[in-house]
Amino acid sequence: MSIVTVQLGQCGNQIGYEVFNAICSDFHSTRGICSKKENESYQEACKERFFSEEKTGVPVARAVLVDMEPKVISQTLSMAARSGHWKYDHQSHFCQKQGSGNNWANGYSVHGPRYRDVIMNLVQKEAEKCDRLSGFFTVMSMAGGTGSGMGAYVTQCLRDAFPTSFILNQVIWPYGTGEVIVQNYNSVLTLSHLYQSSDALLVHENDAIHKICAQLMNIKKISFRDVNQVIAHQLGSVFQPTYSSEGASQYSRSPLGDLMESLVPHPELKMLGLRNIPQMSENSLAYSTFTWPGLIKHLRQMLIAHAKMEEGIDWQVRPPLPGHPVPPKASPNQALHFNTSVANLVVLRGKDVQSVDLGGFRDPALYTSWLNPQEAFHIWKTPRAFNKYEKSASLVSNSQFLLQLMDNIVGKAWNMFASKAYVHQYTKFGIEEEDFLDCFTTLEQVISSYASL
Ligand SMILES: Nc1nc2c(ncn2[C@@H]2O[C@H](COP(=O)(O)OP(=O)(O)OP(=O)(O)O)[C@@H](O)[C@H]2O)c(=O)[nH]1
Repeated sequence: MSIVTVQLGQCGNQIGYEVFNAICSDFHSTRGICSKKENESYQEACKERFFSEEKTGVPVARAVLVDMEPKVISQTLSMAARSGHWKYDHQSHFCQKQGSGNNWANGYSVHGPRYRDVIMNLVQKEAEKCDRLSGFFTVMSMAGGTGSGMGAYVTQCLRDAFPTSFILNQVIWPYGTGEVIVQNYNSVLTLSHLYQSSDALLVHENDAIHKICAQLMNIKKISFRDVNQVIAHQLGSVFQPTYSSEGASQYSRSPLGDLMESLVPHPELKMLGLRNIPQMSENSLAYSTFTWPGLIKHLRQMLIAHAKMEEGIDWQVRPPLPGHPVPPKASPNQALHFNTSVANLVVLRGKDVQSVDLGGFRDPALYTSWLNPQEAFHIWKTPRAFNKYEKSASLVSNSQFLLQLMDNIVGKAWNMFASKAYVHQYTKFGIEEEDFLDCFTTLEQVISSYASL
């Protein structure tokens, strides 16, 4: 089954490009370390998922590119074409002359409805190219105008036009030290709107990825390109083909469906985070060896101690012991100690995946009490290595990981709203104070659901 990617705004287009690039470079990777037959069925599944075939033989990304200004889209199209390995369909993009000026309301209430038909036509055409459509993967920032405002609007349109397809939104959490004064408003509006129409939100924080670039990749002057490559690597490590059940003889046909089934047991809880291990520069990789028990031990501790990377993990954090009093429920504004999960999915790739012991992730103490741990934990695997990593593991988790950040952003936005700062810029484009209040209520509810796990 295929996935149609919808890239929105500067951020969404720049990341979308890196995702296809990472997938394509993994496709051609010669370090697959598996049988020829295995490699061929992996490549076959990858192609069906992300690319359609052109007469020339160059794979064409199953994607629609949307922005309100032309610069990033034209750069993105030409970078892909220059790669020689894959390209975008040059009919499958839409842009105008001027962006949304970081105004969410402008993207959502003006540009969205105005260009709805033309954008949805492009999406429809892309969907029709798929023999079987698994769903949509939208990529956008949370804090801008076009990507986030229009992205929220387009997601609603996707939900209306394709009621039975899955929608996964990849959203980029802005840097904490604000780039734009209204980023907290935009973020609150984006999250609360997506919560109504998306099946799940997969969140990457710019601050966390920036740290990975500095500390694990040893990059000195970090650009968006570096950050985006790490995000793309993480996404590829989950969405490239895998066997999604024990003894399966075929690569999973419905990646988005399987993901939702594994990780979203309740519509109120659909915030997903992603961690991976190992992650390092190519130079260091050449001198490193890894064991599965070591990788899995780190990944589990990253989960429970709420660490975004393998460096600096707090090893003191432990799950509550059975029979001991349950620690007080996390308060969203308290430093989070033990990170309780709703559901986890571990994706293993490479050498000896069959022998990996993941018993530590089945521990009922990791999960909220109303879920059966057997149903809360899933494993996807393939003996095909990912990119240059002989062994690698990724973890997608639905847990309390965003609780504090969400509470923070909602609190800051609320303080600004209470003094009516900048609200007129939104009402000017049809987002009223009532709409803000509804969004605050939606997110307070989400925060409270995660806090009470
Ligand atoms: N990781 C990452 N974040 C980005 C990138 N470009 C922008 N951002 C983040 O996205 C937010 C701004 O959104 P943009 O995508 O630039 O804006 P836009 O959606 O095009 O909206 P307008 O400029 O208002 O039309 C900020 O939080 C930036 O940190 C990128 O290439 N990678």
